[in-house]
Amino acid sequence: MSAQIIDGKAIAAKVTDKVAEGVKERKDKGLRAPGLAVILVGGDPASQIYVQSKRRTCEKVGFISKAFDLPETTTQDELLSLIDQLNEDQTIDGILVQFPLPKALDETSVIEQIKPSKDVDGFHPYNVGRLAQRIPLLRSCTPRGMITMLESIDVDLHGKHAVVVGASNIVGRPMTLELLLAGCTTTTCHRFTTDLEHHVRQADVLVVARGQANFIPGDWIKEGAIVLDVGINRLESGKITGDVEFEVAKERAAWISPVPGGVGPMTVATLIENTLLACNEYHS
Ligand SMILES: NC(=O)C1=CN([C@@H]2O[C@H](COP(=O)(O)OP(=O)(O)OC[C@H]3O[C@@H](n4cnc5c(N)ncnc54)[C@H](OP(=O)(O)O)[C@@H]3O)[C@@H](O)[C@H]2O)C=CC1
Ligand SMILES: Nc1nc(=O)c2c([nH]1)NC[C@@H]1CN(c3ccc(C(=O)N[C@@H](CCC(=O)O)C(=O)O)cc3)C=[N+]21
Repeated sequence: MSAQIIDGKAIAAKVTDKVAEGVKERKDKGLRAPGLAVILVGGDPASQIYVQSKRRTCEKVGFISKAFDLPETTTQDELLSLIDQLNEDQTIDGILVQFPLPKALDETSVIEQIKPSKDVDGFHPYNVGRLAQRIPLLRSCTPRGMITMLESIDVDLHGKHAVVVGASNIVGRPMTLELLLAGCTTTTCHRFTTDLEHHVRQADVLVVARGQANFIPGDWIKEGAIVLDVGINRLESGKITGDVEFEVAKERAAWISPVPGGVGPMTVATLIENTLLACNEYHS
């Protein structure tokens, strides 16, 4: 049987509609609109596309979006002092610094400079630590977006074996924490994992965040599994594809998210959701 598709684009549209309602409620009460600062350093073409999409969504829901396009030659001190200024700015609820940064800049200290209440990416060690201790506040957008996808298909996650392929700070690791919080038994795979196939075959819920097209052969998927594909890989043809061999996997899975139109749009929607939350809970 062919899997049902988890339509990230449609779920994301629902999330952003709800945020737009939340913004309208604030405006009706005479409160200011939420503000998001999006900082892009250098001219990486993929980053430019993502940043544009974030800014467009901000405007659609009625946020104030402030764009900071800084040159490739920006120094660490200049970037940190812009963040300091935005940390103090009463009209800004969220600060997003698009990654990757040019090589001369240190991502860790940039993340740590952002006030945790404005860390709408959910990358700050304070926010990741809150999630690790089961008291989440602002949650990393891609993992949190995937939990919203799982909620939308109404599956009981308690006791399910979830396998996450990839252990990066921004996707794999926080996704393992999210799934643990949701009641799954979790396995995290990374470059030192031996016998990846064995682990993937056990997965009731499989999340793949590796960054290599067709990294997971479709016949590894457990019958009836739920598959979330985070990978964004641009093929020579210009088409984008995920990390899972989709056409074969969809014949085994019960649910599967496509690329494009799966996890990607949920990342942006969750960023918008986090910004409204930061505005309502911390800065009003
Ligand atoms: N849809 C969306 O919204 C988003 C999509 N992405 C996409 O997701 C993908 C992953 O992104 P990101 O997490 O940032 O990437 P990273 O490159 O930071 O992480 C890749 C992970 O894969 C692991 N890995 C490497 N080799 C193997 C192996 N042989 N077996 C198992 N695991 C392995 C690495 O392990 P180790 O930790 O040991 O190095 C690492 O944890 C990319 O395609 C990216 O473009 C990313 C963010 C958001
Ligand atoms: N500070 C920071 N926060 C991030 O959240 C962040 C980042 N840096 N750096 C890069 C990664 C990647 N990322 C994506 C977001 C949306 C799509 C997305 O919407 N993709 C569309 C397709 C877009 C296309 O066609 O290229 C889709 O999957 O349907 C993809 C990838 C956020 N990231």
